[in-house]
Amino acid sequence: MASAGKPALEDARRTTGSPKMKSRENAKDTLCRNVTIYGRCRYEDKGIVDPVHAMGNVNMAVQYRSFDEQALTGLLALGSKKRFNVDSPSFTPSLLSGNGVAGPKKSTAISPKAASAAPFQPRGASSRSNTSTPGVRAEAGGEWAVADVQEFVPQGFEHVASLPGNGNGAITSPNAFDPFVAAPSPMTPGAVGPVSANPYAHDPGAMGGAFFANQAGFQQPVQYHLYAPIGPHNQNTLGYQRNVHDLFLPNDLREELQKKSAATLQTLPNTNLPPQVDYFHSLVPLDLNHQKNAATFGYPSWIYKAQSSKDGDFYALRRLEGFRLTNEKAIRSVQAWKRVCSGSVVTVHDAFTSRSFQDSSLIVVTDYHPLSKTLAEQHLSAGARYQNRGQNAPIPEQVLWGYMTQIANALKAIHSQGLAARVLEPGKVLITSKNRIRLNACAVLDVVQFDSQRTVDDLQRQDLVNFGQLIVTLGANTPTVMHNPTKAMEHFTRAYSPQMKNSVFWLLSGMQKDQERAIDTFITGISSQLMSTFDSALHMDDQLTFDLSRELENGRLVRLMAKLNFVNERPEYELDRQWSETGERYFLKMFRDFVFHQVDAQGDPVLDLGHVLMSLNKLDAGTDERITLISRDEQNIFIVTYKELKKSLESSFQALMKSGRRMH
Ligand SMILES: Nc1ncnc2c1ncn2[C@@H]1O[C@H](COP(=O)(O)OP(=O)(O)OP(=O)(O)O)[C@@H](O)[C@H]1O
Repeated sequence: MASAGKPALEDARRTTGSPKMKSRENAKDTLCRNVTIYGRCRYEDKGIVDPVHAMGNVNMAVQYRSFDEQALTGLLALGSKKRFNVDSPSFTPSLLSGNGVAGPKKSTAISPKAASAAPFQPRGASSRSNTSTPGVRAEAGGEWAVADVQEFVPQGFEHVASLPGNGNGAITSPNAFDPFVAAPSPMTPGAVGPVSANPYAHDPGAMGGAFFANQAGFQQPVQYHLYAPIGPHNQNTLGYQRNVHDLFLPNDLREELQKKSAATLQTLPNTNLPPQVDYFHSLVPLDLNHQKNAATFGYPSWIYKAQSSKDGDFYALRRLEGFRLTNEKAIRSVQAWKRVCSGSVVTVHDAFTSRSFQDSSLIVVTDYHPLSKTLAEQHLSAGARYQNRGQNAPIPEQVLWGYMTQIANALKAIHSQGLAARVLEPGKVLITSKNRIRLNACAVLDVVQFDSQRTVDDLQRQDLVNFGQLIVTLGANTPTVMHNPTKAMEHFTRAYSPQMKNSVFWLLSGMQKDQERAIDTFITGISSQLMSTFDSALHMDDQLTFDLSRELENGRLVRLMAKLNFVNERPEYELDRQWSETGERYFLKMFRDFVFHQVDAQGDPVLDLGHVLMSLNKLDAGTDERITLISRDEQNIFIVTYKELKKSLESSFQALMKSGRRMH
């Protein structure tokens, strides 16, 4: 628990008297330039409210470290009765040295009265001389020392010896660096003296050591508040500028994910569907039409989204209406499908018979992919043609190659498990996101046609033929194309390259025994196309990693905000001085106001997300920058660093955790 704060703190900061206007101006101007002033004070300097300024500061957190102490003193002496005025003559701050630290020359424009006011320095800072802000006088007046919180210093890098290398001119070994020769272990006699490794390297003992051979030990905590933008970059902004959009997921991706989660959570309160089917409940039908269609499986099939009461997850239940199980082994054949692990197949989880629908039904449980469409819905439906303005525009060849690659990938996974897909048609292939497809309804025919006499080899060859027909159907853009194969192929040949046509011909001849026809042979034949699909997948992967990195910092800030709110204004501790308005948590509360309850010169709320992010990031990083916190009644002013705020927040939170544990 932190040491008790002194209630006299605010007395020390209470403003006294009304100094001359000139010193007020000076103090205001200097502070505006050198210290970031926010808080519940009504600051007239509009520039500070500027979101661009605030967002720019996210990356320049430490730049505002210096400030003119006399100006602060002036501010302390300002009193709350009179406010800054935009019409005040501008003030020239004291000279700053190149690195932004205040130079020896002080402003002479501060009134002697203001200058003689005691500068405020929290006591905690004096006892931490090694971490205190440069240029700040230690002073014994304030007494709100908080429990020292261990700072983060990466461990375990001290004894990493450098490896022979040629990185960055740090060659200390006479031997030339050869990347193919195994590096000696850190403690081998050939290794040079201890150096610190790249703290960001996955393996500090590996190559990274050589590149940092001559650097001093790594001391800096990781600067979490400094956003490290990953490209592609916006050309219209300067290097330090950030858009609020840069810090969150792109809108279209966010929208897509949110729609998917809404679809997943959708329920239908008043349906005729059974409330429970085995261990599933909350059924929602996914079929788009109510027509019974037994063409694919020999039984009308329906599909529902349902929630499992075993694990709470959502699944798709395919129901075959009127199916009667005659052979126990038939339903056990689904077990083999659980071993098929492919990103191009909808995973099968279970199968059982059920009487919940007042009949005898087969239920096959698969993964649920919210808002997915079938290839037929996407490309062959009337709606799809309407989108193409009534024209039969062929699917772009690159997209079709992408489909072929993914189906080949699925068939490889299925065939290598000694199984066959058996159902390969546009209505049974799901598009789960842009150009991303998965074979659906596998395993169903294995149960329904368990007694079929066809061998697996035969069924796998049939898969190749079905695959070819599927591509021709999609390429010709009409579901009935296979009724007239010659015309279909003519159409296909006109629209696509010879390589595509030859690949499809090869597939359509799958049943011929003239040569080895297996999915592996096909995959070898289209290897150049595999590379291009693979490259697209890598680009997609890069894009998603980039999008993910934008959200990374936001999760951290939510945790920080949660912490701040856990600590602030706890009613049960009202009588406890440490938590009260006069204790050490007081300035955390003021900081909350500073972050969220800004008002402008007219007293209107300032809703500046840039300021919120910037302040929270600086708090998280515990920078040495000082801010001025002003109480709601404008009677008290604190000048604190983010570092002190961070320590106070940490110790307060630790205290909460301790008392929480006592209670449980
Ligand atoms: N696993 C699943 N996850 C999410 N949605 C699915 C899943 N399986 C199917 N669907 C959706 O359910 C709808 C119906 O699928 P189904 O496989 O029955 O196709 P269909 O075109 O209706 O075929 P049929 O005419 O044979 O019933 C489609 O819109 C499909 O996108």
